[in-house]
Amino acid sequence: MRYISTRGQAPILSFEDTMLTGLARDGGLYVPETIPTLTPDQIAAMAGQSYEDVAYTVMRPFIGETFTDAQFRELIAKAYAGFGHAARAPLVQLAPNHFLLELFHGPTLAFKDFAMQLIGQMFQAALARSGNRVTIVGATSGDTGSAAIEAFRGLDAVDVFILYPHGRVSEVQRRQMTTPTESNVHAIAVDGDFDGCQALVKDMFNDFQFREDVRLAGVNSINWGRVLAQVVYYFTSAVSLGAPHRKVSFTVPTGNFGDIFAGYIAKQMGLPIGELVVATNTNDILHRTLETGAYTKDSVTPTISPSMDIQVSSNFERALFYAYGQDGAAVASQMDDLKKGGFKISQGAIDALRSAYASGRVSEGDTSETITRYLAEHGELLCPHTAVGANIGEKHLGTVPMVTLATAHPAKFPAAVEAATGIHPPLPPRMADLYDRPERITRSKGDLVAIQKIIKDRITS
Ligand SMILES: Cc1ncc(COP(=O)(O)O)c(C=O)c1O
Ligand SMILES: N[C@@H](CCOP(=O)(O)O)C(=O)O
Repeated sequence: MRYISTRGQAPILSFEDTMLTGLARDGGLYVPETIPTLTPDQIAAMAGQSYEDVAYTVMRPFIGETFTDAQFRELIAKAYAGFGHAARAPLVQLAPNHFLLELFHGPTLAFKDFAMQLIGQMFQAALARSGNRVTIVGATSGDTGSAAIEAFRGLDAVDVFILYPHGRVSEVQRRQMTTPTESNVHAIAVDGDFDGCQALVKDMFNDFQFREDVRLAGVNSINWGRVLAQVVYYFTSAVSLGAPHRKVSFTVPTGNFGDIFAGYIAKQMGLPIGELVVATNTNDILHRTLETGAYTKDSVTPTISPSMDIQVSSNFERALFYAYGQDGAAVASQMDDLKKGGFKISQGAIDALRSAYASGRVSEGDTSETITRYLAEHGELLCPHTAVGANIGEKHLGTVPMVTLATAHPAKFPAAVEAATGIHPPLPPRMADLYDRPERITRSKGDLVAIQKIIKDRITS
């Protein structure tokens, strides 16, 4: 399996190099040269299998020679052993045709753990084999950072630096990043918003000297391995609802477009998905783009679903690549226009996007009302991101079962949940002392050179 850049000008890489490289050298994102497919019989055989067995079948065709079959099975087993639910991603029925896919039973209580725990294992195995070390730099609006720090804390071959927008993540998210004591993990609070943090990370990848000097690697959904691991739960949930013999639709609370893009890949692999619905909060650039055909950057507004407070949605580039018939030059030109504020999508490409994705936007008031209503009507306490998804998901209910992705545990966002329900959702007992642990934070104004210096000064060479 070979990987190519969405901008068409970067070296073609193996899975291992793609995983360790992060951003392509032309600024694009890596995607597989061809998307492998599974037959209806292979999908039907997943019924009743463990999450780990399905994960192996779904991901094996993408990893090439990077790991032997036995090694890959072992890495998958280790990745999910610490999850707090035997099913890993259980489905809960809300209404006759509406289901919640609970993706928050991992160590940091958000869907990011599904990919990050596996990536942690894969990095460790690949680096142990080569004897190399890497420096991971990531941007987060709260959940990627905590999942990355959890997955890589204490590892010898890796230093991790996570940039988060100061004052714009929940207290639980911040403490998950700032309280680990291992000296190889560093949380940097940056003035500004998530888009600024993500731009800094991409700037570091585009600074080739710095990139070589620190052996830069990325674990944002820039990294194909992240997207790949998220494809798996589309299969486990759809199969338990009758796929491949019937279609299943998904509504996905969306920000950086990684999770919903994983659903698109599942569909290309042969999973019979009806609708893939993008659910946004008031930072609704993706919804507006699908409606108008123009991607016009706006400023980021803080909301009660902070992890989705994003306007420059990284993986939308991957969606564009497929919408433009894998034309890297067309994508590169649109990304150049984005630097000037936005771009207009061609008629053919917007038609392709609209046939792949539906969308909707939820106001702050409606997000809160959805949390209140789901507790009253369904006995379910939703995190605000999941509430955005559930609100849009119920508008797309029909004859095809709808699965709304529950992307985080309500206890990560206690203030919003308490305001909507009067209930303060407790953290699991293993995190009960989170508020008592000392924090370790580096503050930064968001100056690229200054952050690069912090990283160079702190890495283990
Ligand atoms: C809880 C939660 N829900 C939804 C999202 C949006 O996911 P994506 O960025 O893959 O679109 C995020 C951030 O990634 C998140 O942390
Ligand atoms: N919502 C994310 C933003 C980063 O997204 P990623 O999937 O590209 O890592 C977060 O919680 O940090």
